[in-house]
Amino acid sequence: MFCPVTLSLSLSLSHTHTHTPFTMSSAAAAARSLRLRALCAPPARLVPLCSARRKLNVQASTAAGRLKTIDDLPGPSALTTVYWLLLRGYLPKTHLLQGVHRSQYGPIWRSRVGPYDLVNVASPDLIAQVIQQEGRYPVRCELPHWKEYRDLRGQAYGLHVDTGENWYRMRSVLNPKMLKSSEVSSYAPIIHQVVDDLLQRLELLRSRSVDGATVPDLPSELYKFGFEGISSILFETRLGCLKDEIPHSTLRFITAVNDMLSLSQTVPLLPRWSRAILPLWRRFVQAWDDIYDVAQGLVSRRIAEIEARAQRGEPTEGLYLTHMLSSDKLSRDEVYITIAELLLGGVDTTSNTLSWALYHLARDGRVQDRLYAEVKAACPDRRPPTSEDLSRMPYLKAVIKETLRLYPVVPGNGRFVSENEVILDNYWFPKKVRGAASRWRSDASTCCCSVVFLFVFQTLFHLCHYAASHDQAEFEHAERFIPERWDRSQAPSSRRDRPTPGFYQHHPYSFIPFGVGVRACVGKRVAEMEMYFALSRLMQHYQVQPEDGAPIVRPKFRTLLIPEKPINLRFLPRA
Ligand code: HEM
Repeated sequence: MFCPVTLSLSLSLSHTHTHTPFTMSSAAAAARSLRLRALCAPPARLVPLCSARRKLNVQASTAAGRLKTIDDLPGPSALTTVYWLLLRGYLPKTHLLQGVHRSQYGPIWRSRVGPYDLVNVASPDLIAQVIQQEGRYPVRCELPHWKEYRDLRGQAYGLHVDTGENWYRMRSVLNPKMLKSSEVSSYAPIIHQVVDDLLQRLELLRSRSVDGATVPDLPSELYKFGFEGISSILFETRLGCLKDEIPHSTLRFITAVNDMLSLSQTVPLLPRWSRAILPLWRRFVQAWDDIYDVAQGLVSRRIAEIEARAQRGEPTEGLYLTHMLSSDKLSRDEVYITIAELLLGGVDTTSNTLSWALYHLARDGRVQDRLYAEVKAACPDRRPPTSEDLSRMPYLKAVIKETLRLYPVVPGNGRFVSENEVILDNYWFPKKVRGAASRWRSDASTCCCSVVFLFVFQTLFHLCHYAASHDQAEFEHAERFIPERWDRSQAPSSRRDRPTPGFYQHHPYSFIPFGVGVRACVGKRVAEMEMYFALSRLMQHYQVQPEDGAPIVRPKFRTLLIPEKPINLRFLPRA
């Protein structure tokens, strides 16, 4: 879920072209535009074939009757982007730049940022068109620095880095245990134990606060909840992250993840020679070593327990890790890296979403009262909800959806489309092309020379789903927190057969916080269950309020969309 496309928009200000379609010298860069035009001009027969195959509403309407190419796209120059990021201050809020550029250039534009040459798409219809053409084994983005680290240590690539059939094989092991509702429901008891710990932890923090009610820096507490939640599922055991004394390995992991994520923004932009001078690459490697070490340690500990049980003749069936280990489709190395990546993907995401949800509930008594009433009716006497109870809590789900609409933790996604040509509206993008091209240079005398370049060209699409989910045309009062918009039972259309576009209805691709298609988030169901259980039980026990004079908190982009400042909330016990 870490999308360097979005990362790059915030930090790639100057860099050699490690990632551009062509691997070539700077002299060659000058000739790029010309060659691209030649490369991209679609053969006339391709157009009807592609459009028929994909059943897309493609209109080839350029004057010449040909589709346009990447070079015809509008968009900011590299310098203009620097201006927006640095002088206009959009560096920590690149998610907002999506909307700014969409209003300047329309729903599709090109931007060249550092090493990236992007085709940005910011309307639900265009996003849908990219996804429909993404091919059998979609690639989000290349993560060359992650890959380099894995090569350095001889590790397996893992979900984020791997592609093609290898990636597909890993997903085929994980999907059934992660995305099937019946399987995910079996994690309910252990998640409830983790929520019990969270409630105890909040009680402790309240009792320590000056006013006996405030929990300072809620996101960092929810981070521990997220870590404990996902590890309890993966390792089928409790780590104790919500205790006062956090295990050393947990602290090490948390620090390493923070380092790795922030260094992931800069490391790919630095030339290799700088590694001898700057410590950043070394720190990046160290951070990954720590993440891997912790994951490997936890897995090994669990394996030893399982083996001991087997020797005693006790049953060994477990939830997640046991399933992965018993599958003969994954090597031990792949298990280690998969566990590391699931831990990595499963912590900040749920914790930040929960923080934002509580932030809004605290500020909107009406929404909080309605949510509490729903939870109380479905689960009287503070009974912890079961998975079945959740189906009677549409407003709870609406609150989470509305939170993810306003604050999609991953505000932009990427797709390298390399298997097929792609057609978006009137534009044609070639499939991955490897080859050589030559440029002729002639001088005043008659002698000429040919320079041959090797290149690989593939189009990197940046799916601007922050802009899509904040689009006023799709979501009326788009900047306001209105969970009711997800309540279809309230939709006028369902009563009077008169749809209200923009409020109760929206394009399905205008809201894709978990991504979409076969490469979409593998942790979606687990994340939803954790958030539903935690939020409903917090409502059963507490009324949340902002501190007196609490400031408005806005999101900032730091690899993920996170609160720009700590969120402190008052938790008042319900009678
Ligand atoms: C609010 C919670 C979460 C959000 C909003 C979220 C969002 C995303 C997004 C947008 C993607 C990219 C999907 C795509 O390319 O189409 C993704 C991928 C991924 N997520 Fe999540 N995620 C969440 C929770 C989790 C959890 C709990 C886990 C672990 C259990 C997890 C693990 C992953 C992994 C491993 C991938 C990469 C999948 C692949 O490339 O095959 N995520 N997530």
